Amino acid sequence: MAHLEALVPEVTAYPYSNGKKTGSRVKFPDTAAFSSMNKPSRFEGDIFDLEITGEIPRDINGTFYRIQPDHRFPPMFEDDIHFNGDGSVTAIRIKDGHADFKQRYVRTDKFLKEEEARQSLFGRYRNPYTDNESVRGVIRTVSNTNITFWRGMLLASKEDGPPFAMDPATLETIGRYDFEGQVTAPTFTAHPKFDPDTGEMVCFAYEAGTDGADCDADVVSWTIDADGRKTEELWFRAPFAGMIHDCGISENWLVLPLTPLKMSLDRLRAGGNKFAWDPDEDQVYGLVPRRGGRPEDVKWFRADNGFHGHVAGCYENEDGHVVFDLTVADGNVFFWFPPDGEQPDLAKRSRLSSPTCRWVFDPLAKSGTRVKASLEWTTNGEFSRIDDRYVTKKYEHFWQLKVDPTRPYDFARCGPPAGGLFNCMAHYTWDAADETKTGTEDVYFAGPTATFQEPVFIPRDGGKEGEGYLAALKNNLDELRNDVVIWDALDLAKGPLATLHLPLRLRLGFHGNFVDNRDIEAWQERRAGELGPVQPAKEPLPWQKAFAAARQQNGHANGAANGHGVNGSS
Ligand SMILES: C=Cc1ccc(O)c(OC)c1
Ligand SMILES: [Fe+2]
Repeated sequence: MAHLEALVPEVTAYPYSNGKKTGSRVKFPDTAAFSSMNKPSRFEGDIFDLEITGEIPRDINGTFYRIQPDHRFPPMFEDDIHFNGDGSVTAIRIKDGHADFKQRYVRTDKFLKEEEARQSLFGRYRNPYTDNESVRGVIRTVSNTNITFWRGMLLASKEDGPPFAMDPATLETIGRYDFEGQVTAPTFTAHPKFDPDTGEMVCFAYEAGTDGADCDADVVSWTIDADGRKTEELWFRAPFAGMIHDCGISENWLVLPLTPLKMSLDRLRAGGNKFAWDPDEDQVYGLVPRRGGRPEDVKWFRADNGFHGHVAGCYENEDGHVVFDLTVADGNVFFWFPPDGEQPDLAKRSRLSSPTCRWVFDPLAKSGTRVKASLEWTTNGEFSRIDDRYVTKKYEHFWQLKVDPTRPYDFARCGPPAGGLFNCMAHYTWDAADETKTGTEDVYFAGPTATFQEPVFIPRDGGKEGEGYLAALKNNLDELRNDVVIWDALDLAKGPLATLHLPLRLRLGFHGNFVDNRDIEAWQERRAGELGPVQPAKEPLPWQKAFAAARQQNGHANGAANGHGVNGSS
């Protein structure tokens, strides 16, 4: 007897034709972006009391939050990228040696529209010109890059749109957050920084001028004080319209690394990539005054081409110069955004090296001054983290995922390591007495069938810098299953103190943060009392209002000033 599938060919047909999704059938592309550790997971749920090997230290009482992209529906385009997946948040709540797991999607405006339609309506990464006509004017961010704790709520964020607030206990989405109407730019960084002395949030947005898709160079920085009031807002122009992903703060400065991944409105309108790598452009560092700055006070320091990774520490030294440490790769890490006219080159990307570079900026120097890294820790890694109590301060310790190709890797069992061969967790120091010297390396190898994701630092009460624990997801590539590993942060080589076993596979995620349960509980009380519940945004963003008004005027006919014409799809 013939199989049902043979009788109904559309059930077996590959769901993409000419690279575009056909029909609403839920079937994902057969591409590397949706394979191995990055097969769609789409899991939401809870696991009470995880299985544990070893022992979770009893003084850990808090929640490890992290976020991953995880396409809710098959993408509109077969060649879609991991970075375009819907944000999905994991919470690992740890107390009294036990751990519970919770996983929920961020209910963004995009998520809700697509859920209603039971299919994807939004097209390529940060390209509204590829969206379905029915969702023009809808905020299209997937909020998939970072999950931070702010005034009793979680903020899920991606740099192409506003943040979404979530409840830290239930992971329910509260709604889009605009800081009670104080922050209404179309975009917002995924890397806000928190000043441990003042309690301020220092944050910024790029491509911030109009609708968040104009490919222009407008940048804005803000400070929100510990009581939630916006105290600083400074608008200025970057030297070119490139990516500004992470940042650093010292006591008086915000440092913005501007990466030569360039936006182009023409390319976007033609349905192409948001970014293209420019191998002939400088890497640039913006020095922005944290208090009372004017646009003309912002200074840009230039260095030879390079690709910025994430920031370790940032502080002012005795000379009042700003020390800024981050990984910088010697080529295009985002190989899926090649230079105009070139094809993605994964082999080239695999040969890049990525040391941790120390830059020292003199705030009195002229804008445009050329600089070189003053020191390099010859690490080869990414996703640096520090003891967050040392944000703005001189620090000694950082942790980072390390790529060590000299270690054994079981290719037969694991295939290519999705996301990169981050097969070691590493702990580095800078020389405590001499800012121009590196210190020590302490490494833990995951074994030949595993890689790690970004770590978080868990401070010990009253401890000195670095005293506490480090936690990270481990990707078991042979089993396609994740664990959570906890180490003594100052002795990784000793091996895990505890391994928490998840019975399932998550996806490769980006950033996470550890939040003390005492903070969560204290804010829950304030939110139930004097402060009242978190207020989601009450009004559309200014660009959405302008879009709606223009559409009204044009009798719904075509795209308008701040809106988007439709080029690809309907
Ligand atoms: C890791 C950097 C990075 C930069 C831009 C993104 O949209 C992103 O999404 C997950 C990640
Ligand atoms: Fe990041």
